[in-house]
Amino acid sequence: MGHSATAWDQNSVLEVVKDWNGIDQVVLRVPRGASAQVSLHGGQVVSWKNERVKNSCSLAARHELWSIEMIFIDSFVQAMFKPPKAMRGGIPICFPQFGNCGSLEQHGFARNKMWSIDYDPPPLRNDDDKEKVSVDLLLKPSEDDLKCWPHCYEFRLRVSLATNGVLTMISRVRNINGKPFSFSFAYHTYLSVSDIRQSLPTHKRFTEQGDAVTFESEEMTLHIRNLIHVLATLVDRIYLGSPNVIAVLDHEKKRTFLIKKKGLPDVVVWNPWEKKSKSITDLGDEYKQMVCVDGAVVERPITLKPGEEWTGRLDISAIPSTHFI
Ligand SMILES: O=P(O)(O)OC[C@H]1O[C@H](O)[C@H](O)[C@@H](O)[C@@H]1O
Repeated sequence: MGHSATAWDQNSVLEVVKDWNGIDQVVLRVPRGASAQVSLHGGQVVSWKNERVKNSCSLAARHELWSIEMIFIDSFVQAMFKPPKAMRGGIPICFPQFGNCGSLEQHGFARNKMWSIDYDPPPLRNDDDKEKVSVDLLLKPSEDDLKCWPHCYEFRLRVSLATNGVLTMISRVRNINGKPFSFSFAYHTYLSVSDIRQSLPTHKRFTEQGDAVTFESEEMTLHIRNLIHVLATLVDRIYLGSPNVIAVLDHEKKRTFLIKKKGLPDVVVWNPWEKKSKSITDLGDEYKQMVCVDGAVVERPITLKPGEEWTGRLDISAIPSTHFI
């Protein structure tokens, strides 16, 4: 089958369940308690529950902590979800177009399509051997799809959950066309964070280079407490050619998201903020507790010649932090 759980892991569970619309979702679980859920609608990760606090004394308490959702998705969002439109939240895949800079629908069509489980995926070079459970999904164009984007491709998505709770997404796009094609891409990652508006009244000024976004040599750091200033002024930013490690520091929740990306030069940071009431109708008040930090290819689309393949990888970990500088 198009999924694997390594022999070390007798308690790992990989099962397929139906969502409220009758669409299959693959549930990945590892023994220490982390889990992830991937919908065949859009190949979208719709849940990632991670171990948050170590060495908790009671088993019940541990279970509760492990049940904490790391990505943003709430009951209002779920209730509003009606295919073929993608669910707002989780990690939608934007392909073959990011945003509206092209002739296709916003963010391309991949997030609105039904994917299938890839039962026999070709081997993946450079996938590490860490203990994990994973599922492989596949998207290919239908006859109808070829009318709006006339390019034959195979899009393979592997979603893996490691025992330590790290969520990995590896996308492989192959050109099986007779001519080259180009595309842009994003893992539109909705992170669950503490209320981004909390400190607004007391902070009126924002100097980006001072504290909101810090670029170090190999790492880009977003402080959620300060990110509010970015959001209050510009809700939609693309950082071109950004570092491959992004740390999102949430001071209130004492949690750091560490996002590592490969093959994804750009980063998009987004929250609907004040636009919400005007244009975003499928999102409840919880939009205050989310921020999208996407690993993306925006500025320079990928061009694949016939037979070529592109790989874009994202690893996300959620690390409890007791101390922030
Ligand atoms: O509403 P959606 O199509 O899901 O897009 C949500 C947002 O995605 C990205 O962050 C874009 O940069 C935004 O401009 C867009 O508003």
